[in-house]
Amino acid sequence: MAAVDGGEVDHLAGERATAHFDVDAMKVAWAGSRHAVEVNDRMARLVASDPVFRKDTRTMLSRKELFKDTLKKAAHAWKRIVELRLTEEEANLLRLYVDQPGYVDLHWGMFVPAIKGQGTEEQQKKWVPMAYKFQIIGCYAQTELGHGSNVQGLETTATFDPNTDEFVVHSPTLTSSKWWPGGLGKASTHAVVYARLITQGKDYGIHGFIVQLRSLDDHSPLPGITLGDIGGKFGSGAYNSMDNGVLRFDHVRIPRDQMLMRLSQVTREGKYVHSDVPKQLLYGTMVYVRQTIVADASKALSRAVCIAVRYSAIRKQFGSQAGGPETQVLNYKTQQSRLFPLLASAYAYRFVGEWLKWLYTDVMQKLEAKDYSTLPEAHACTAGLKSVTTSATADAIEECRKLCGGHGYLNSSGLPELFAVYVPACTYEGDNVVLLLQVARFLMKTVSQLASGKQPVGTTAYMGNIQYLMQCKSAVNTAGDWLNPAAIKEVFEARALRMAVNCAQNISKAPSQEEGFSELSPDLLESAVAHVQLIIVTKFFEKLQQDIIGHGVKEQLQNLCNIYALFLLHKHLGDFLSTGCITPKQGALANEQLGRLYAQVRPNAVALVDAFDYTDHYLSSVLGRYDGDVYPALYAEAWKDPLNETVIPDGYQEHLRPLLKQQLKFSRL
Ligand SMILES: CCCCCCCCCCCCCCCCCCCCC/C=C/C(=O)SCCNC(=O)CCNC(=O)[C@H](O)C(C)(C)COP(=O)(O)OP(=O)(O)OC[C@H]1O[C@@H](n2cnc3c(N)ncnc32)[C@H](O)[C@@H]1OP(=O)(O)O
Ligand SMILES: Cc1cc2nc3c(=O)[nH]c(=O)nc-3n(C[C@H](O)[C@H](O)[C@H](O)COP(=O)(O)OP(=O)(O)OC[C@H]3O[C@@H](n4cnc5c(N)ncnc54)[C@H](O)[C@@H]3O)c2cc1C
Repeated sequence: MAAVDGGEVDHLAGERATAHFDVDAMKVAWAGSRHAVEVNDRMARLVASDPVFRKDTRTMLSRKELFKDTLKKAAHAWKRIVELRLTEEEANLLRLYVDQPGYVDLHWGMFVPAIKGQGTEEQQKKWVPMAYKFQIIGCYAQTELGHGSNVQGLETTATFDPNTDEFVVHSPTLTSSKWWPGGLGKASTHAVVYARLITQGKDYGIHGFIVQLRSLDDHSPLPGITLGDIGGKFGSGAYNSMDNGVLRFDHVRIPRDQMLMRLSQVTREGKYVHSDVPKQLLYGTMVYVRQTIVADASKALSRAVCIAVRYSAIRKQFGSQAGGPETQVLNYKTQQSRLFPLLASAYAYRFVGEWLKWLYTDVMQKLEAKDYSTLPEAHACTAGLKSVTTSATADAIEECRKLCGGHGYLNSSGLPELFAVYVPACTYEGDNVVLLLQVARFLMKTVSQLASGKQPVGTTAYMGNIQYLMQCKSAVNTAGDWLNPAAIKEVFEARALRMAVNCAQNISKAPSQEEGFSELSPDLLESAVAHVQLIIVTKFFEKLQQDIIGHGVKEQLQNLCNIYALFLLHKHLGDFLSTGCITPKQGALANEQLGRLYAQVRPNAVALVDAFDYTDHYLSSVLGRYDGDVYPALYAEAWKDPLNETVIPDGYQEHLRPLLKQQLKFSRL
């Protein structure tokens, strides 16, 4: 089904006619199943057809108007969810297509998962039903003014008082103020607060506590609690719909049973007891969210690419001979070499996100059975993939803006707001550099265990092939040889392993492991990126092994997979050359093959973005309209700006007229 919201003429029909594959079948490959296509489509249309979910004037609203609009949309969404008895899958998609960050994200995305992951069964029974009915609204209050990345450095205290069987939650310094939690500023009634647990005079480090913040009667802050919003953020609209907040405690008392006690407990007498589970499970909510952020990266990236591809097919510049038509900018090789790798990345992230969801579910099942062996790999994969996909997506959205020329800079292109709302993903849920260093730590540990004969498993299994990978030389001889998945995988594995081993060897020369790690950290980052890129390439190849149905679909995905891999090879040529994985000649052949692949994608480009199945409402871009009728839409959009409400601007009488009528002159004139 086409995703037009109302257009009459299809200006992109010619582009759609050149596609060599079945777009409906590609929609299934993209969404994961026919069922997923159907539900996505239904929820997207439900949102697009509801006037409450309009967002075309969002960037023109004041902060207060925007926040109120968010409250309205969230309440209306919930009403529709209940009225229509939507399933959890449908409700999540409804939230996606409403497309406005708000307190519900933290309530469902972090508060509820934190209680489910770290609360005892009894605690879950008490709190989860209230949260599910929205009798309480919760947020995730971890970060402080002075401490974000370093969770162990948090300062808020929760001191057990055995006399009253309570914890006293306190912010001892300005820097211990909770700072950033979404939904905290104005909406939440409760929070999961991370604080240092102190009992019997001893500090047991960071633990989670459920704390009520606001009255359930009139929403005013409870005694001892100072609350507010931390202020406007980057861009118009965008993340300003979220009430990221500040919170201070002045000796606030909570019952002992509001400490989340699945991982460790404090007894009535104040004795600290730790269960036999790894203490890292305290970070479980972050692992869960990092995994969802990877899936979201493909959404944001595909959205930007959809806008840029459609507009590039409409936009014409130069090339006209004797008054003939100008050239579609999509035909320029430079435009293709900038845009098609991003299109390929969107598909790559979609499939690796799918795989990561599987990995996460698998690890959770193992944890239930008290098998904690895959936890380090789950941490490394979620941290690494979150980092690589969000950084690349943020850069790609900005590149798409440039690919749309001047019009890409207009709010009505949808790209500035998309960038502004997306870019904090590089920071929240773990700064990308900090997370990549966690991956590097995991890699260094794996390399060090190779010597003892321990066989690495999962995504590091390739390291077990160390004898071969450290000395192999690519056999690629022609550009076409780069279409062989084995040839690509081999050089990506060799590059990742050699970079990791080089780092490990250099660290071992340092006075201490810690000093070596710190000194080598820029190289370690690159090593972690190489490992994560290998995972993404491998999972794309594995996807191609699955049963992919529909005329021409597999061929298109093969092209995109090769583009993704060879584009990375070209971009990181220095890594592949300096580690001796390929020769300069082989690098040049990869680039030659890349050019051929771009030519194959060109006639399919518009259809490949149609397969994302986005409505015009979701894209919210005059440049990315399904019907391609860009110019009338751009023209009409300009007149909606509040500045055009009057012909003569406000301020003319006070400031422009006196200036124009002034008698004062520059003395030199
Ligand atoms: C019926 C229902 C209907 C529902 C309808 C509703 C409709 C609406 C639905 C809406 C749903 C929306 C969902 C949206 C999703 C959410 C949106 C997201 C919005 C984002 C908001 C942002 C939130 C935040 O930012 S929260 C704060 C995040 N903070 C961080 O990430 C901090 C980063 N820092 C750290 O994680 C740590 O400090 C770290 C890891 C850097 C260092 O920790 P450390 O303790 O100092 O550890 P270290 O010494 O380095 O390592 C020790 C050891 O531990 C291992 N380790 C570390 N972390 C983990 C981990 N997470 N898991 C496992 N293991 C870990 C580490 O590897 C070391 O191991 P060894 O080397 O073996 O010792
Ligand atoms: C939009 C948004 C929403 C958020 N929502 C929430 C929320 O709901 N709940 C919540 O608790 N928090 C939230 N946060 C906070 C967020 O999790 C933190 O900002 C994030 O974890 C980064 O921490 P930081 O701000 O301390 O950065 P810092 O750690 O201060 O980073 C500053 C710089 O130092 C570098 N750096 C830091 N440590 C190292 C190191 N060890 N080695 C090398 N370089 C390093 C970083 O790479 C970065 O360049 C949110 C943040 C944003 C922007």
